[in-house]
Amino acid sequence: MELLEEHRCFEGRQQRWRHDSAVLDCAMTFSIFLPPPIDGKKPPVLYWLSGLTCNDENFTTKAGAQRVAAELGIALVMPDTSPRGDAVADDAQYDLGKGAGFYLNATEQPWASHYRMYDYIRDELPALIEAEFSVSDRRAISGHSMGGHGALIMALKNPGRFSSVSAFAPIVNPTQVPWGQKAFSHYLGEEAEKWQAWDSCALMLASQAEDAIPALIDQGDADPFLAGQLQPAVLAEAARQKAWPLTLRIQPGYDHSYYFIASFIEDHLRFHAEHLFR
Ligand SMILES: N[C@@H](CCC(=O)N[C@@H](CS)C(=O)NCC(=O)O)C(=O)O
Repeated sequence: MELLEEHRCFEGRQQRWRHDSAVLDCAMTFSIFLPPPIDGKKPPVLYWLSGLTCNDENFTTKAGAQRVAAELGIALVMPDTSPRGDAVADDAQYDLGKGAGFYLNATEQPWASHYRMYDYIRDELPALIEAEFSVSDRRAISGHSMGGHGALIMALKNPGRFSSVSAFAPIVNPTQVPWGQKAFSHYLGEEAEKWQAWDSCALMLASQAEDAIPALIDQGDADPFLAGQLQPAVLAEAARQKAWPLTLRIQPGYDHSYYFIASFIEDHLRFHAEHLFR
């Protein structure tokens, strides 16, 4: 691993690292915020998954999460959103290829050789974080838009792995909306039945009551993608049917940007802290 950047931040450390990912078969960069130690205890980790066009720096530099993470004693890990490098397949449009990995394992070429973000986020990255940094194995997960979809499927597909999950403006039903349908048809093929394993609404409806974990979703009602791409109420209804403890908050006047995330990230950190430190 190579340390690319380090900054003191709210008495903790904000770092940026490059490492070779065996799962993705390319070099990857992630950011991490390490809070100042509280009572000598190893901090739990909140994984943050970003949206389309992002890398590890969008949340790190725009969300303003470090002050409250330092106060609560939560480490933040910000991975990239896709494999990277000249050898990795790409597309000219922003919603496919680099910056648009959709947190799944692609089965179709030319994507299948590198696009395995699900395995990277689920296995390789936490193993690396827990081996290389002084953190505990208590984990929570959150994300925005495509990353909200990523956080929700990670939680739904891996009972017991995360103590809580949250999302900002998540793509909850990718099999039914243009962003998801485009990505899934390229990465997974045209057989729509195979897409269900990567759709949080389908996963929620198939979930077991004993696997439920606390979930919080914030959605701005001035988000231009709300009606066409996001529709969080569909997941809220599935959660109601399965008695999942999911809170959906509609925030008046807020859009899809990091200004929206910055406005509510403190609530999400305090929500995760309640369950991480239980
Ligand atoms: N129309 C936008 C769609 C992409 C977009 O809104 N990306 C969101 C996530 S879905 C984002 O976080 N962008 C980066 C940023 O705001 O820092 C574009 O073409 O860039």
